[in-house]
Amino acid sequence: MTKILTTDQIRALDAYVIKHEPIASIDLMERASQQFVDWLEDNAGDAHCYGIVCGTGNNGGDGLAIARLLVELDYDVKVWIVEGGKPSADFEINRARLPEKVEVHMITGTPAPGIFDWCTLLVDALFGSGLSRPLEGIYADVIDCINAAEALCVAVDIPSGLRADGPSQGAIVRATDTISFQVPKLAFFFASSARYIGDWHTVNIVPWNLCEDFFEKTETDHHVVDNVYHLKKHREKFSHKGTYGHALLVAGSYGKMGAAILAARALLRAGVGLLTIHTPARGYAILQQAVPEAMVSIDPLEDYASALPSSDGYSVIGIGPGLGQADVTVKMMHKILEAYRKPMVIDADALNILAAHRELLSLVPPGSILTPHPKEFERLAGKTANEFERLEKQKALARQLRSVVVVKGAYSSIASPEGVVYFNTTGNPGMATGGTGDVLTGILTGLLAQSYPSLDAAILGVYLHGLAGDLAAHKLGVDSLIASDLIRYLPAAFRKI
Ligand SMILES: NC(=O)C1=CN([C@@H]2O[C@H](COP(=O)(O)OP(=O)(O)OC[C@H]3O[C@@H](n4cnc5c(N)ncnc54)[C@H](O)[C@@H]3O)[C@@H](O)[C@H]2O)[C@@H](O)CC1
Ligand SMILES: [K+]
Repeated sequence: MTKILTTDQIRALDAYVIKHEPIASIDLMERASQQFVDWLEDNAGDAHCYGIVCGTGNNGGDGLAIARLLVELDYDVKVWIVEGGKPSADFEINRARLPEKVEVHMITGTPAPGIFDWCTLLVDALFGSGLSRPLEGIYADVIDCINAAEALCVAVDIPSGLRADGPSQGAIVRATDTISFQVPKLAFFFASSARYIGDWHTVNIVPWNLCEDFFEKTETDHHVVDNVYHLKKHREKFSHKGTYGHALLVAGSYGKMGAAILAARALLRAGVGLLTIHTPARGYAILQQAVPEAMVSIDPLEDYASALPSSDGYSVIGIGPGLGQADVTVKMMHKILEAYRKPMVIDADALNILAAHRELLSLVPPGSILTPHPKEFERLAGKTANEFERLEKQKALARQLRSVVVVKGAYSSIASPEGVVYFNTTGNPGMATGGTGDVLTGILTGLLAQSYPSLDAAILGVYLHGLAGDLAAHKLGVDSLIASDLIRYLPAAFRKI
């Protein structure tokens, strides 16, 4: 897992490296700039006309070093420096190191439209992590010109104007790519930042042993899930179906049997020992045919689930996909929550029932996993002004319920009962289609049935779900991906980790 550091922590990391490697700050800047240029060469080497737009802090210092390194590689380079603020010492050093032949333009007033027309690639080195207030005036004008230019734009460390740790206001550069030094920033994981960041990449500038030392000493609530193989359990030679748990899936209603099928199939592919599906009577023949590996418990009602014979004997209950919110179903859910004390996976309509009948929230068994999408989360926890605020509410809900709360999205966030958040990195836009959430419920229920601790199940399950999507997209493309494809590629995802 990679830790996501705050701006202050990143500054402390830089200071730690400068002291303990040891390395002079100008040399660390050189290393960062070299890494940036290496990335450009590998990914945008055919751009040729590079425009470097610099502020006068250390982000601008990076920009000047990048300009010099590109000139040494024989690219055509022009530099623009926006005047204002006291130049940093390392900016001054790199200003002096810039070869005389490089054209340097000082921007002292509103720039002329089309100022960057010459460039095929702009490097945004106006402001980095030192941003302390919204950008306005001449900076906003320059950013308007950058955003209006046809050139690609690669941001140094973070798009200028974007705050790393909180909501942003004012002018912000819209980059095609962002090269972040060492660690990603919290803002990178939010949909509202995507139009500024483009694709983000990290480059290492800290020796790994120093990075490990620093990470060990540094507390953070935010982590990136970059691999999960250490979480995966192995199947023992002398195990039997009882070893892997008996899951109960409560799903399906009139017109929504497909959700039950998707969740059930995913649940089986996640390795559960036994599966029983409780479903309205009308679903009996459908489920027996579509999921022959599962047993079916039939509700007395034709179209809605209303009464579960007993929840005893099941290792886990997954509830919600296609369930509907009929009054009889609400009553059934109340009874299940009163009787069942082992962890549950709660999704879709079961979450909507919780949101509409808030007295049920206190009955959620500790260690459960809730999987709302942002709209369902809003119904549960209330409206928020931005994603930073939503993240805090997510942590608070997880603490309150002593459960894991997964808010689904491009980077699904997984909040532990202690309020620590893990951002998932697998998955793709092909998965933005009906039924993929039902598949996730199935996977998570299947993992909990096998006695994975709830947080491990959530991290592993969300990762596998996205990985199955990525493997499917690799073969099929993103445009016509459907939820069933995720189930088809789940075995390959398991193999891959
Ligand atoms: N040794 C280090 O600490 C390293 C720093 N690096 C670079 O340094 C950057 C951070 O540099 P700095 O801390 O100098 O910060 P910036 O270069 O982001 O900002 C510089 C100055 O801008 C001023 N400022 C902030 N918001 C403003 C606003 N809205 N309007 C006008 N002025 C404003 C601040 O007073 C600050 O002193 C990183 O993002 C990274 O690019 C890299 O070179 C890697 C090593
Ligand atoms: K920048």
